Amino acid sequence: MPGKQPNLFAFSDTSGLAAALRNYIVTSQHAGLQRHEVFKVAVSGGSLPQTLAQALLAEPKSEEDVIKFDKWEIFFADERAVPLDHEDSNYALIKKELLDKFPASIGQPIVHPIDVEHLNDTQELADQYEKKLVDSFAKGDSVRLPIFDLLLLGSGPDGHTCSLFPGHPLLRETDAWVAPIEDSPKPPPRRITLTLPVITHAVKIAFVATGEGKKEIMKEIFEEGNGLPCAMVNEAAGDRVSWFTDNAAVEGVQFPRRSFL
Ligand SMILES: O=C1O[C@H](COP(=O)(O)O)[C@@H](O)[C@H](O)[C@H]1O
Repeated sequence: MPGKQPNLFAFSDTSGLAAALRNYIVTSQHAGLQRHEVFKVAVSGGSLPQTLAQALLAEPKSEEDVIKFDKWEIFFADERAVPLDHEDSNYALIKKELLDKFPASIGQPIVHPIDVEHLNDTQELADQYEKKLVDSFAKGDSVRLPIFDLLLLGSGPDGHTCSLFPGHPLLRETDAWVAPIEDSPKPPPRRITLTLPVITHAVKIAFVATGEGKKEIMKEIFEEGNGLPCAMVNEAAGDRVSWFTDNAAVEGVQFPRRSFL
């Protein structure tokens, strides 16, 4: 892997992982608030929200460690073209696992779900979501790409991330910020996703991958790359990428681990 390498952190259990992830998110939150008084983050669905909840719902250890949720703007790294209360909705998942569990007293984030008016037309669904990004990131100026403070992503057992799947033509998208997909190999087939240029332009990118089921693909991502979407993010964003894994997910993976300080 040429250039600066991604950071690979491996923990013996999910509680160690969650504590480190919280620390990383809080540092990223401080940086975002210093930059523009708001913390702009995009989240994935899948197995991530549960670990994320474990990280964020823990009691702060100090004033520095407080999650300033009322300063967060939350977008979706990808979303399925289903109603917001559907069992396949990433919004519903994040709501159930995280948003509903955060005490209202500490303030609520601004959350940007998809516009369900356009569920029948995934191109329009993606365009409308892109418009939300333009409104939030460009504010009337012309910007080439939005710059998220942090992306919180998962990796599928096939090496997909967001709704960017191995070998799919969407991996070559260079213009759109948000793109539709009608043939996702993982159900449901109709979705929208942030595109690679947006993902790799973020200030920080964190992947969370846990469990033995991810071991084979982690080996491929870190040792061969093979054009897998996760490997493409590693290659393009280098040390702006951090992987939070458990030992089971990276057993036998030939790539230097870093210790989380
Ligand atoms: O379909 C999706 O899958 C990925 C990975 O999910 P995981 O359960 O293997 O962690 C997820 O990151 C993405 O948001 C979701 O739509």
